[in-house]
Amino acid sequence: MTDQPFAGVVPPARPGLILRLAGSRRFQAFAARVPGLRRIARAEGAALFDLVAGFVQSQALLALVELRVLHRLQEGALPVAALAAFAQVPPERMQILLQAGAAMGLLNRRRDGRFALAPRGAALLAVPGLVAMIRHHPVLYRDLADPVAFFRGQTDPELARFWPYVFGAGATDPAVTAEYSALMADSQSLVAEDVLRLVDLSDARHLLDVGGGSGAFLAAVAAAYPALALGLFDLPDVVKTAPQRLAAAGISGRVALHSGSFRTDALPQGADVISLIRVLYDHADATVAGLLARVHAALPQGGRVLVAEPMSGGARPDRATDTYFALYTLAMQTGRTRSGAEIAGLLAAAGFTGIRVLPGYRPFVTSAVVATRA
Ligand SMILES: C[S@@+](CC[C@H](N)C(=O)[O-])C[C@H]1O[C@@H](n2cnc3c(N)ncnc32)[C@H](O)[C@@H]1O
Repeated sequence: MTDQPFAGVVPPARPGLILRLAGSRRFQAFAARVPGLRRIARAEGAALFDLVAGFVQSQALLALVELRVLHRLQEGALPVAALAAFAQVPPERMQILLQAGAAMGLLNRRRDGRFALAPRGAALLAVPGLVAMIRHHPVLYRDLADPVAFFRGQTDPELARFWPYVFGAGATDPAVTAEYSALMADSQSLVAEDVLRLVDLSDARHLLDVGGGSGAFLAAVAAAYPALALGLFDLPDVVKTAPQRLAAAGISGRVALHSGSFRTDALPQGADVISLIRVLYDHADATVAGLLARVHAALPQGGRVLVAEPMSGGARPDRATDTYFALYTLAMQTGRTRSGAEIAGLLAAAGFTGIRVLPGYRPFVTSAVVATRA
C-alpha cells in the first residue's frame, strides 16, 4: 500500500534533528561504531526487535503453558527427551521450544543439556490467574489476526461475546457464569493487594463493592479491615456464585448480597464507600455516567467512591495499559481503557469532588481514583 498524500490535511512539520538522525541509515551505521552512542543504538535496536517479535514470544509462552512444560519442571530439571515425550512433541521441536523458553528467561539451560525452571518461570506459575489469562489469549489473538481490519472496525471480534455479562444480562448458563467469575476472581488477589496499598479504608464504616463478582475483593478487604461492614452488588447470576467463596473466606455473615443491574436498578443505600473494581473499563461512557450517577445517589454526604482498574497513561502513554488493555477493551467493543484523568472527568460530571488519581505500583494490575460526595 502506498502512502496517500495529506489531502485536505495540514502537512506535518519537518522532523527535528534527533528524528532525522534516528531515521538515517547512515547515522545508524555510524552510531553503531561510536562508543557511548553504540550502547544507545544497541538498546534501541533490541527494543525495536522486541516489538517486532512480541507475538512470537507470546505464542512460545502459550505453548510452554499449554504443554505444561513449566508445570513439569516444578519438580526439577528434565532432559529434552522426557519433556518431549510428556508433551507428545518431536524431540527436535521440543528442543527449539525449550531453547526459546530459556532465551525468554523462563527456563535455565543446564550444561548437561537438561532444562530447569528459572525464577521468572517459577514466578509466572505463582502469580494468581496468570496461567488462566495466558490460556484465554487465543481468543484475543484471533481477533487481532488482521490488525488493519480490526482498527478500521471491520471485524466481528470474538471477545465481544466472551464476557457475556458485559451486555448486562449475565450468562444464561450458570457454568459459563461461574467460569468467567473464576477467571476474574483468580486475578483479583493482586488487584486487591495493590488497591489496599493505595487506599486507606481505616475510617470507613460500610463498603459496598458494585460489580463485585463472586466476592474476591471483599474477602481481601474483610481480612484487612475486620470491623468493616460489607456488601456485594452484581447481576443475579453472578451473585449466586458468591456464597461459596464468602463461606470459604469465613465471611458469609459479614457480607450483604444484593442482586440487580446497575444499568436499571438503584444501588442499595447505607454504605459510606462504594468500590468499582475493574468495572468501568467494560462499559461505554454513557453506561459509566449512569452508573456513577447511581453511586452518587446511593452515598451519603462525605461518602467516597473508589474506582480501580488498569488505566491508560493518558498524556504519558503506558507500555502495558495503552497496548494490551486498550486493544483488549477495543476488541470487547463495549468499553474503553480510560486514563485517570478521564475517569476523574466522569466522576466530576457525576457531581463528585475531592477527586484524586492514585497511579498504581503496577499499572498493568491497577491504578485507582477516589472521590467524595460533597
Ligand atoms: C471485569 S468483572 C470484575 C469483577 C470484580 N470486581 C473483580 O475485579 O474481580 C466486572 C463485573 O461487573 C459485573 N457487571 C457487569 N454488568 C453489570 C450490571 N449491569 N450490573 C451489575 N454488575 C454488572 C459483572 O458481572 C462482573 O462481576
